[in-house]
Amino acid sequence: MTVKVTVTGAAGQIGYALLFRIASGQLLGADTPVRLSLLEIPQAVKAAEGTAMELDDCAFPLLEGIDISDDPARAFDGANVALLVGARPRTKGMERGDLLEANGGIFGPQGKAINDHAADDIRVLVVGNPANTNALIARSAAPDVPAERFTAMTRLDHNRALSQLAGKLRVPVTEIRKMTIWGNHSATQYPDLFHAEVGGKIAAEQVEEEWLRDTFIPTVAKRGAAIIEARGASSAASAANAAIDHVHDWVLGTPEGDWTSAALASDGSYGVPEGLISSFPAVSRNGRWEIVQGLEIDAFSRQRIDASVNELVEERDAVQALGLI
Ligand SMILES: NC(=O)C1=CN([C@@H]2O[C@H](COP(=O)(O)OP(=O)(O)OC[C@H]3O[C@@H](n4cnc5c(N)ncnc54)[C@H](O)[C@@H]3O)[C@@H](O)[C@H]2O)C=CC1
Ligand SMILES: O=C([O-])CC(=O)C(=O)O
Repeated sequence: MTVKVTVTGAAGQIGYALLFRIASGQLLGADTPVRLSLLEIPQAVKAAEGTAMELDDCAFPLLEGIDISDDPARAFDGANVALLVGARPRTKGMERGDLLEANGGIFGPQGKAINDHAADDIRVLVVGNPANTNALIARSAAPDVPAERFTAMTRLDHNRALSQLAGKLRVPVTEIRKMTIWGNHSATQYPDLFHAEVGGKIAAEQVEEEWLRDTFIPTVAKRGAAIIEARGASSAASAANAAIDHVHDWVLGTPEGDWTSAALASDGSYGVPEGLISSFPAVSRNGRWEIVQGLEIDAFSRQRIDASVNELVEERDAVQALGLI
């Protein structure tokens, strides 16, 4: 059956890196035809049309059609997968509250359109920043959609952590299992090496404590800023790659004996307040994310998880005060 995938911010840089991979079958597998629905703001519809022309020019066997719209109700109509990429970036002089409010104006109406028009099996991944809180806003505008269907992306952070650790230990990334990013997709996130395994042994025991604390954690947490500094633009192809990984694993399942990281609605696990969209170790079984249970959290990790979760609580309280949730 054809799967309808709606991508917002389709004319942006992540959109450009994402759409061709979806159309080629990398999101849902080589047996699943897709129909793309591109949502943009009116000024960027023409650019989205240009991207659609290029998609046509690839003659992808799995691509059944492309719709382009500036109307969320149309763009999400019958959507099975929604990748919410378009967001209001933070600009000079903008306070955090202004940013949350501007994004509330985007993710509230999109959540409502998903509620009213998407297919019953809709799965939502929020990429646009601040991703966790934007996902919270969209979810609260969609009371008829199960809360578990709204997720936010920390898979890029997860992949960054894999790569940094592999480089340090000079092992292929395939040697690493059970990496976890906890908390917010922000500089407070906590990449956890106390449960990660390399060659079957705990990663934290294979690296120096100083490296873990003073190099690994800040490098992963601040990698987005380092890319902006080097490239003059934020991560795009790697963000698109992570979005593909997240949805692919959600729909098709995570490999046995491993887990990944995804920002999911908390059920209270690990002391994260219920309902917050926070990153956890997660597996997907039968098309549903499950938070990995029963991990022991030591004082070092507890402090860092709490710091990131507290930031999420502050963001939630701020959008609540603005009447956005
Ligand atoms: N969660 C993560 O790991 C990452 C998140 N990001 C975030 O992803 C977002 C997109 O990044 P880029 O593609 O580089 O930005 P971009 O600025 O190149 O593209 C954003 C696009 O969204 C569109 N847009 C704005 N408001 C919209 C609306 N209401 N409806 C539909 N489209 C709308 C714009 O017209 C633009 O074409 C940013 O918020 C960025 O911070 C980026 C990298 C990683
Ligand atoms: O700050 C940004 O826009 C980019 C970002 O989220 C990341 O690269 O992790």
